[in-house]
Amino acid sequence: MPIALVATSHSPLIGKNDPAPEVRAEVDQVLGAARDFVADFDPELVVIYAPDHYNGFLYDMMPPFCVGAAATAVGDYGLPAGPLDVDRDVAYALARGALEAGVDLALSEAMQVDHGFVQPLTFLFDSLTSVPVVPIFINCVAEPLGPASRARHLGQAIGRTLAGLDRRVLVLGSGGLSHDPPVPRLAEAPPEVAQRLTHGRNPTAEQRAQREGRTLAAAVEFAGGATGLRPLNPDWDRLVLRALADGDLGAVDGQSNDWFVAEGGHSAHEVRTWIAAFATLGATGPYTVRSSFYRPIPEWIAGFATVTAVPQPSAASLEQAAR
Ligand SMILES: O=C(O)/C=C/c1cccc(O)c1O
Ligand SMILES: [Fe+2]
Repeated sequence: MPIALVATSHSPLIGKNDPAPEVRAEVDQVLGAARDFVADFDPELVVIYAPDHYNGFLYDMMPPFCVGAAATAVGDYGLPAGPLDVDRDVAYALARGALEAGVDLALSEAMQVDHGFVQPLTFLFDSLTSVPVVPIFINCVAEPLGPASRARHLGQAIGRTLAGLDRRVLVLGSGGLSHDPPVPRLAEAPPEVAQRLTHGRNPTAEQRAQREGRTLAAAVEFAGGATGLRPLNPDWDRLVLRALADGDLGAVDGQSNDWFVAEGGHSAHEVRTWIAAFATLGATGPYTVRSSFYRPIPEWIAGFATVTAVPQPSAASLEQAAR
C-alpha cells in the first residue's frame, strides 16, 4: 500500500483577513507545491484526520474519535457544502481494525464536517469529491480530552489496517499549530452558549454569520496586537514540527493536556490530527519529510504550517533504483 502524507494548518480567516501580500503569496506557493506533491502521488483514497468546531460534534454526543461512513460538509465560512465521496467499506474496515486494536473509534453514518475537514481538501483537490475519502474526527476542543497519545494509538491502528489495502493512500492531518481562536469552552460558557455547544447543530444562516463575524473581528483585533487571545508560539510550533519530522511522536503526545494549552493555546490540541497522521504514515516503517513550511500568521490566528512526507525508501528499493 503506497502511502504519502500532507499535514497542514487550516484557518477560515484565509481570504477574509489576509496578511501582507508577500506572505499570502508565500503560503499560496507552499500550498500549490503540496497540491503538486499530491497530484504526483495520485492517491486513490484520502484518509483525513481533522477536528470539528461545534458544527458536526456537540456535547449532546461527543466521542473522542469518530470515523464517517457517510459525511456532509456544512459549508461554514463560505466553503463548499454537500456530501463527501466517502468509501464506506474502508470506513467500516478502519473501524473494525481500530476497535480490535483497542482504540474505541465511534462510527457515524451521517457525519457533519466543517472547515477543519473541508479547507485542506480545497487546498489539495479541485473538489470535495475528486478522490474518495474516509473522514476521521478527532475531538480537539470539547473537554474533557483524553491523553494526546491516544491519537497516536488511533493513527497506528488505522495505518496497520490500511497496510492491507492495495491502493495509493494519502493521509491528511488538519489543524494547529499553536493558536487560540475564540472557540467557546463549556466550563466557562453562559447558558445560551452552553445550549449552542450542546444542541446548536444546523444553525440558521444568520446565526452562522454572527458567529463567523465574531471570529473575523477577533482575528482583526489579534493581528492588531490585542491580547484577548493567547499569543502564537513559534518556538513550540518548531519543537512540534521537529519532533514529528524525527518520528519522536512521544516527545509531543507524551505531554500533559495542560502543556498543550499553556504552550500553544486551547486549539493547540488540533496537533492531535498531525500526531495521528504521522502515526499512520509510520505504522509501516520509518518516514522522511519532503517539505516543511512554517510561519506565524496572526491575521489567520494560526501558527501556520504545511508539511509533506513519504516512507523512507527501503534498502531493497534503493538497490533496485541504483541498477
Ligand atoms: O470558527 C471557529 O470555530 C474556528 C475558527 C478558527 C480560526 C483560526 C484557526 C482555526 O484552526 C480555526 O478553527
Ligand atoms: Fe481549527
